[in-house]
Amino acid sequence: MSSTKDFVIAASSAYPKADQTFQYGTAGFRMKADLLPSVVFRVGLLAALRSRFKGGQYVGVMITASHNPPADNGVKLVDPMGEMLESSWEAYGTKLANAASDEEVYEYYSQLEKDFNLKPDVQAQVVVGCDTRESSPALVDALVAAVNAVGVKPSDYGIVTTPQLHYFVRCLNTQGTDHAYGEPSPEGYFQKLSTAYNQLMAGKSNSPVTVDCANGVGGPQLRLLTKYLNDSVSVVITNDDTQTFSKLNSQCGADYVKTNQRLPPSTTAQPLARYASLDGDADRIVYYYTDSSNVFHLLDGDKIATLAASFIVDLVRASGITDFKLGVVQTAYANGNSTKYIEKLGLPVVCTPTGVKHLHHAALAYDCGVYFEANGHGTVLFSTEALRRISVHEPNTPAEKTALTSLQAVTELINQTVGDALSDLLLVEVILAYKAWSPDQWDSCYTDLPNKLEKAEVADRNKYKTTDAERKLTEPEGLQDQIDALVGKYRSARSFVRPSGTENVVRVYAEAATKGEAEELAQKVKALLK
Ligand SMILES: CC(=O)N[C@H]1[C@@H](OP(=O)(O)O)O[C@H](CO)[C@@H](O)[C@@H]1O
Ligand SMILES: [Mg+2]
Repeated sequence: MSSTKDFVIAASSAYPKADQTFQYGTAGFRMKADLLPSVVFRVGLLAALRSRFKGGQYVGVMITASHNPPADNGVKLVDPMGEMLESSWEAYGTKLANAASDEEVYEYYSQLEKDFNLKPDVQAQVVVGCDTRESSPALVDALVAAVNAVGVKPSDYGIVTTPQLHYFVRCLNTQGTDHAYGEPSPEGYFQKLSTAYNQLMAGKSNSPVTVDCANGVGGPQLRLLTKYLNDSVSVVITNDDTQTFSKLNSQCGADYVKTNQRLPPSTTAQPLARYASLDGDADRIVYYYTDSSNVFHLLDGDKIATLAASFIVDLVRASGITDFKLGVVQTAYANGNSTKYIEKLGLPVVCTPTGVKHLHHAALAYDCGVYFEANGHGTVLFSTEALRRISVHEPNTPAEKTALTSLQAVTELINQTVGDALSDLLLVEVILAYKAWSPDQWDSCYTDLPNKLEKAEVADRNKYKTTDAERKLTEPEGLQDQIDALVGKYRSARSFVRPSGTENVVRVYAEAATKGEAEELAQKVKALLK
């Protein structure tokens, strides 16, 4: 009779490893899709181990390369409550992915079984989802082959957004408990979001919003979602061709708009109308508009964070709830003026290293933690205790009752597992309708400092070491002093350099009083890296 060992080795041999070193980074493994089959196979084994380690709870596997080009793909694990994989396990993923032979793959797998004392009677449960890329179905097959080899039948959600998969995982693991998150199905997801949205928007309306879906999975999913929404806002969907694979993230999408700070070329913007762009797996969203002089204005993750934070603080106060701690979490890429604005609102604001897991973790310290990366990836977390207080709070006046009902709906509208472009879209639409704000009114809360993000190819990005939430370099020695000297020459300037966690590059960020100065500073700092 064949053993697990035989099964794993035989199955693994169908997915030979490319001659390459792999690393589980900020977004899992991400690279050219043709290098990935062996990696995904091995991630499947890791997912099964992780599930057993978690007592047989469901663990998710998402196959996507988000905003990256069509030829790329990637894979990452989702932990039981819908969070990113716990950091300490990333190294096991890296080691499995780099095992030199099929035998070594099995040896390391069984080593982890022993190290974590995983009992054979705890059955693993794995769910998988993927984005719309041409390479995705074959990678799902590799994942299924791995999980099957260790005797597990995974559930395949097919083509879904990354945040949907996070939502499903949390729903599956909380079913039947007092903190059940929802129905673990696309239908359940749409129901949950739309019920909250329709309640919040009852009697309200706003002008149409146009959503560029990056020709990715957000398009079809948003189309489905809109069927559940009342007609308070008409959602116009663009760039939703998922059949022409080469169009994914090409000249459109959140990353294009944020990086280039311009409209997708396919968009002819009506002045003061609202536009939004999602990224390829719909976990990021940015808004933008053109003013009456046709000048483009970006409303990025920082603007969404400040909008959400001020709205929620107002609702909490208006509900009569006191001693409620709301904080905002940002990264070094947050615009300096957004940070000042949050401080002026009297709210605590903290800075963490790049990568959602860091922000998410820091946001858990508050009753309500609002976290966003400037590029539009973020969400709002309510602590269990905060949710309990909101649910038992007794309003003293009809006005308090109204605010409290809205606050409760907001907690349902937000996908609290991870940043979710569709949920964030609905949240922004609700807030703008409540405030009766046009995009320029929203924009006028504070003025972004002009900024520039550059990337530099370097021989070895691992030579760059940072401290202070990545805002300062400790290595290579002396480089930070040179950066500081340059920054000192510009007005309202700030600049930092950090190694990317997802690409083999070093990123350079600069902001200054004028666009010209920000761009010049970025170029000069970049030149230091040569
Ligand atoms: C400047 C920037 O946008 N960095 C992105 C990018 O990380 P890097 O470590 O900078 O490559 O990809 C991450 C994963 O998607 C995302 O969390 C992060 O915000
Ligand atoms: Mg993404």
